[in-house]
Amino acid sequence: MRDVVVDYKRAGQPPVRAVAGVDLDVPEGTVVGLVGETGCGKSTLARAMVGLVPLASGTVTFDGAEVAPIGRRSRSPELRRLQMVFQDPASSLNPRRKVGVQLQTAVDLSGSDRGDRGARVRELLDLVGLPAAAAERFPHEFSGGQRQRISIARALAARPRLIVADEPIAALDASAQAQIANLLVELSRELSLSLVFISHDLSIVRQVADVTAVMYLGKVVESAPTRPLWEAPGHPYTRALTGAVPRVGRPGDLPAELPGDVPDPAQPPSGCRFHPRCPVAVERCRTEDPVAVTAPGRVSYCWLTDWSTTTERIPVERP
Ligand SMILES: Nc1ncnc2c1ncn2[C@@H]1O[C@H](COP(=O)(O)OP(=O)(O)OP(=O)(O)O)[C@@H](O)[C@H]1O
Repeated sequence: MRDVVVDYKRAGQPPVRAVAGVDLDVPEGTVVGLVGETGCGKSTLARAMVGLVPLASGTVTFDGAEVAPIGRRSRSPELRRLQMVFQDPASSLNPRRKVGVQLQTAVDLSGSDRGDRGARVRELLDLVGLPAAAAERFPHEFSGGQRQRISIARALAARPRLIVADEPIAALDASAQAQIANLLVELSRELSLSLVFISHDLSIVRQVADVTAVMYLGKVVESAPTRPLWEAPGHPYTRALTGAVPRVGRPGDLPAELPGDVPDPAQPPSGCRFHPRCPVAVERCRTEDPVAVTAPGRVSYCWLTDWSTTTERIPVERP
C-alpha cells in the first residue's frame, strides 16, 4: 500500500478520513499483525487492501497488479488470490445452504480447480480441521469457532496467496480464539501464504505475527518485526499500547496511562496526530507531521524516535 487514503462521506458533515496516508508492505509468506485502538482505521485499511472500499488516493498493488475496487470491474484471476476473513462468520455464510454447497460455489468461482469438486471440498474441510461430513450440514449446526473454520475454508478455495483476517477471533470464546489464531498461522506456514492478522488482542498478535504494524487515527505510526517492537518500541503510542498488556477491561479499551480520548478522525489534530495525548510531545509535534524515522526493518513516525538509544534496550539473543 502506498500513501493510501480512504474517506467516508457523510451527508451535511465533513468526511471521515478513516485512513490518512498509509504505506504498508506485506512480504511474501509473512504474518503481519495490525493493532490499534478501536476506531483507528484497521477495518477500513483491511477493506482497502482487498478492494472493498474505494481509495480517495494512493495505490494498493498485489503481486504487481493494482487492486481495483470490487464492482468497478470483475476480479481478475490474480486478485482472487487475495481473500478476506471477517469477524462474524455467521454474516458471511449463507444460513440456507449446506456448507458443502457453499464451498463448491467458492471452488467454482475461483476457477482454480477443474477436477473433482467433491474431493476439493473434502480437502478444504480437512485443511481447517473439520470432518468431511460437515459438508452435509448447515452453518447454524456449528459452533462459532467451527463456523469461522468454514469461512477460512471458503477463503482457501481460491488458493489464495494472501488472506486478510479482520478481527477473526473477536467474536469467539477464549479457547476457540487461540485455536483459530493458531489455525490461521499454521495454514500460512503450510500453504506459504501471507496473512494480515487484525486484532484488538495485543497478546495474540504478539504470539502470531512476524511483523506488527501499529495504527493510530488513520495512520500506521510504527511497524517493526514483532519482538523488537515489543521489547524496544520506537513510538510513544506503541509504548503506551504495549505497556497496557495484559490488562483487565474490554478489548480495545484505552491504555490506562493515556490521557484523553481518541480524537474525531474528521477533525484530526495538527502536526503529529498523537501529540495531544503524548506524554513526551514537544513544540514541533504540535505543528509538523512527523516523517518516517527508519532502522533496518523498522519505521516509526515520531520526531523523537532515536533508534540508537531505543534498540540498546533489546536484550541480546542467547543460543
Ligand atoms: N461507513 C462509515 N461511515 C462513516 N464513518 C465510518 C464508516 N465506517 C467507519 N467509519 C469511521 O472510520 C473510522 C475508522 O473505523 P474502522 O472501523 O476502520 O476502525 P477500526 O480500527 O477497525 O475500529 P474497530 O476496531 O472498532 O472495528 C472510525 O472513526 C469510524 O467511526
